[in-house]
Amino acid sequence: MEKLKSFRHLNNNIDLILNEENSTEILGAQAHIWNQIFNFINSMSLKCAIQLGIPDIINNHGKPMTISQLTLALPINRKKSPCVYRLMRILIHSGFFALQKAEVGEEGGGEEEGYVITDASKLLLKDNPMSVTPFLLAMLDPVMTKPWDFLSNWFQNGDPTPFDTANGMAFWDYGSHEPKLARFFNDAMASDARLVTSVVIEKCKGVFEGVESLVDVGGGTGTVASSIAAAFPHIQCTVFDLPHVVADLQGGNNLNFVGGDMFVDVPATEVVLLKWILHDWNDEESVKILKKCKEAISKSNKKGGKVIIIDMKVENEKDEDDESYETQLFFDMLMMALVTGRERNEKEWAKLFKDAGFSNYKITPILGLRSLIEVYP
Ligand SMILES: C[S@@+](CC[C@H](N)C(=O)[O-])C[C@H]1O[C@@H](n2cnc3c(N)ncnc32)[C@H](O)[C@@H]1O
Repeated sequence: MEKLKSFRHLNNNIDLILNEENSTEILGAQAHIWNQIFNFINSMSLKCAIQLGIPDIINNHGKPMTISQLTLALPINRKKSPCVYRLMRILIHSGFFALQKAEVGEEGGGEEEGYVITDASKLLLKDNPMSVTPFLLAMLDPVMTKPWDFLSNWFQNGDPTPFDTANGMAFWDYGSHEPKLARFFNDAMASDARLVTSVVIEKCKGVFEGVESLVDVGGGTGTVASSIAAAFPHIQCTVFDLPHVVADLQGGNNLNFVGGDMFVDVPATEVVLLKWILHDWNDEESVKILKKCKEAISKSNKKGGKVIIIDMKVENEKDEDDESYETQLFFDMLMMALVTGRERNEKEWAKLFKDAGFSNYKITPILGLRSLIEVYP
């Protein structure tokens, strides 16, 4: 009887909210929610394609690859063959593959459609020095996705980050406990560094003109600094990072590695590079890092020193196309889930520079979603 009552009550409520006029809106709202619920299927399908080596297999085929050719070339259980077409269909929809006419020969029956790679999947090929594959594998590793399950717990507890809640320690400490993740992460940073450095050296040579010394603070395994050292032999380059990151790394002519903590001291230098550093830290921590960089510049006793930052400048929603703005918001949420950082708009950047005692800055938006920001003492 009670059950019947509550069912009637529910039905009455539905009658109240669903009528002829608003049913289209309500069904549209339901479709929108479904789309948002299943957003993760795009990333997980892409991860699966990378793990099966699909972009490389199609690229190595050298011409449009039919579904039967692809299925045969894949390292899969044959019973799963009919599912390959479904995986490829969603990856075509998300822009990673396209279909073109393929010649399949007499016995194949003439002409059929075959898969080809796109600009996006070119950037996922194993041998592409700028491959985004290490970044994808690092970001979609279960250790990195687990914190998302703890986001609401974290809002209610006293932990510094959802990563701490999920994994029991801070993100920066995890690397020294889990070498596999540290390797994934460092490879991810290195492949991004190759892409960014080639653009900076190509489009912003002037930034390094007349510079004699540069310290890449949080420079990881040295990909950026070694490219700068090679392109500008007159610059003495130092990679400064946590001791366990630089422990086994060897320098060269105008490149050396120094272990330390940027919150304690940064080696004396004319120019400090901070690529993908300040977005890892909250405002208070970022001001501390910037103050240490300013001290390092004044210790060098050279005029014209500066900090070069490579990071995002979040745009106003109305200025940006939908996907770019959404990606910047994804990065901001990522910084909240993994570390104590955030992505910043111009006003927020300007406040950081002022609070750290810098006098001026210049933003050059040459790096897609990121910018090159020069900050002057
Ligand atoms: C997001 S990664 C960026 C790496 C590199 N700059 C790049 O963009 O390829 C951040 C780097 O900061 C380093 N790091 C974290 N805490 C640090 C500290 N207290 N002192 C020096 N480096 C630190 C990490 O080890 C890591 O290499």
